[in-house]
Order: sequence, then C-alpha cells, then structure tokens
Amino acid sequence: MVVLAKPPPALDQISLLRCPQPGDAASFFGVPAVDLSSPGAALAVVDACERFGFFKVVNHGVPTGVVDRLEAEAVRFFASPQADKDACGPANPLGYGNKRIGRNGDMGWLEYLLLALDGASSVSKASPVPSSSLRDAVNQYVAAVRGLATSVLEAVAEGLGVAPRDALSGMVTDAASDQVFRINHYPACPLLQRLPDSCGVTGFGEHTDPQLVSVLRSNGTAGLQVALHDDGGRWVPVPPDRDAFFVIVGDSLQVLTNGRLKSVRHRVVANSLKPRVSMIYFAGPAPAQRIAPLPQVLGHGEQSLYRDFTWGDYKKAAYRSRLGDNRLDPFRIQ
Ligand SMILES: C=C1C[C@]23C[C@@]1(O)CC[C@H]2[C@@]12CC[C@H](O)[C@@](C)(C(=O)O1)[C@H]2[C@@H]3C(=O)O
Ligand SMILES: O=C(O)CCC(=O)C(=O)O
Ligand SMILES: [Fe+2]
Repeated sequence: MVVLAKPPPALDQISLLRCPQPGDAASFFGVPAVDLSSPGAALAVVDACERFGFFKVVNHGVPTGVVDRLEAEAVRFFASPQADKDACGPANPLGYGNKRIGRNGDMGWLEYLLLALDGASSVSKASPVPSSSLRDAVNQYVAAVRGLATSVLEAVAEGLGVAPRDALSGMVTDAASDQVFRINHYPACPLLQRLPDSCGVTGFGEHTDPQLVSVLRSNGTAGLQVALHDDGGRWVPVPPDRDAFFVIVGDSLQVLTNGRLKSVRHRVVANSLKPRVSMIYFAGPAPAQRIAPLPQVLGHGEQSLYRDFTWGDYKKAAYRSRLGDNRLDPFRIQ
C-alpha cells in the first residue's frame, strides 16, 4: 500500500492508494467466467483458482428477485437514520460497523453489517439485525449462494481428482460450519475529485479471506481490485457485473490443496460518484475441522507446506491480525 499525500480531514485515518488507470492497457484483466453446468466446468474452476484465486460464475440460476430483494433491503437499511444503524453496532465483530474494520485499527470508506449464520444457514440469534424483512431477505439469499459455494467446492474436488465429491463441500454443509455474511455499503466519495486521478481512497483495505471460499455479488459500481499472482502482485480492477457472482479463494482452501489453489489478495477503492453495495457469503468450516492438505492432492513424497491447525485456531489468529497481514505465514513450515 502506498500513502501518497496528506488526506483531507474527512479521510483522516483512511489510507490513500495508487490505483491502476482505466485507460492503462496494462491493467486489462479478463476475469475467467464459468458456467458450472457446462461440460469441463470442474477443470475451468481449478484452472481459474490456480491462476488467479478468482473467477465469476455466470448462468448461475439464482433468481434475480432474490438478489434484488436483498439489495433493496440493504439500501433501505443504510439510508435509515444513523441512530437506527448504530443500534445494531458497534461491530464486535458482528453487527453494524462504520469505517472501522475488525478490532485492530483498520479503517475504510464504508459502512457494513456483519452477520453470523447458524447450522441451517439462517441469520444466527447472536447477530443484531435491523428488521425481520432484512433477516428474511438474507436467509433467502444465503440459501441460494450457499448452494453455489457447495457446487464450486464440488467442482474443485472433481477437478483435482479428490474423492468423495463432497470432501470439501461437506465442510460447509456440516451443521457446525462457521458461515458469515456481510453487506458492505461504500458511499460515493466526492472528495476524491480533489485528489490526483492516480489516487484512490481505501474502501476495504487489501487482504485475503481466511475461509474456504467467498461468494461476492455487487451492484454495478466499480471498485473491486485483485492482485495478480504471477505479475508481482500487480493490482487490476475487476469490471462490475451485477448479474454474476464472484468467487474468491480463501486461505483455508489454499492449505487444503497444499498451495495448489491460492487465496487472492483483493481490496475495494471508493468511487467518487456512485455508491457501491456488495454482499459476501464467507464459507468457513466447523471450528474443530482440521485444515491440512487432502491426501489426494499430495504427490508421491510431497510434504505439507503448513503445520496442522483447526479452523478454530486459524480464525482466532486471524481476528488478532491486521487486515493486510499475511495470516498464513506463521502456519507455514519453513
Ligand atoms: C481486520 C480484520 C477484519 C476481519 C478480521 C480481521 O482481524 C482480519 C480478517 C478480516 C476478515 C476479512 C474477510 C471477511 O470480511 C471477514 C469477516 C473475515 O472473516 O476476515 C473480515 C474480518 C472482520 O471484518 O471482522
Ligand atoms: O465489498 C467488496 O466488494 C469486497 C469486500 C471484501 O473483500 C470483504 O468483505 O471481505
Ligand atoms: Fe474479502
């Protein structure tokens, strides 16, 4: 991350970034698009996860109405009086959060609602929810995207030659699995117009997701960027696609495949004109789940690159870390 200048007071504590420019030919990035029902989907998923740790699912079959209903509920919540939003916060880590991300000093130009899901993938009783209509919309949406996450993990198993087919997806359908759901709202940031074009304001700072996979959907506002694996971590913008779901490989899937699939660093930069709304489902395993390379991904004589840990261990360490930390480093065998 590069801090470029002293920010205007409203952006105090929020880092400024050097951003790729839209006209910059070098920033072109063709996000792989996969139709999970097509022949060859399993190999396409593995290829995308190996090369980028990132792809989008098209022709997914999730009804538009389910997505639109949740987006409308989210917009309504974020437009409600600040006191009503604050009644669901401060995020610790669950609940309504404003600019502060996590507990360790990270800040971004956003507000959000972070919810835990129970074994049936419904919003848990421990999560502060503003209304029953938002709760119902989240439950309906999550039922659909959890199905997408399990199909992706089945495709990964198939593409890697791992049996049984549910070796990975079963970790998410397990009644004790640890699933989290987040709705982010990045207000338009007009102050950006006072900064040089090459300068961005951090919406959500760079990080990898700790879970197995995350399924992200946003409105049509740009802002998401990913760091390429094979080009010195060069940041490239991801063109928004409100009709697709983006899949992000998390650290746990990296370990389960002994580094063959790699988690991807990603971040969000604020937009000067349009608000961005995103909703992300984080598919995590049960706290007691051992996170270690699946025997079938290890070649003859290949050793694990990581020391053994459970999801519970990793989550505890993650929540003590800063957003941009490389959370897997302490678990790597030298
Ligand atoms: C700074 C932090 C926020 C985070 C917990 C952490 O300490 C490090 C990981 C962060 C992250 C990134 C992906 C998800 O948005 C998230 C919910 C998660 O599981 O790990 C967030 C955490 C958070 O916002 O509390
Ligand atoms: O809001 C987005 O588009 C991405 C946010 C994100 O990466 C996260 O919440 O972990
Ligand atoms: Fe993320």
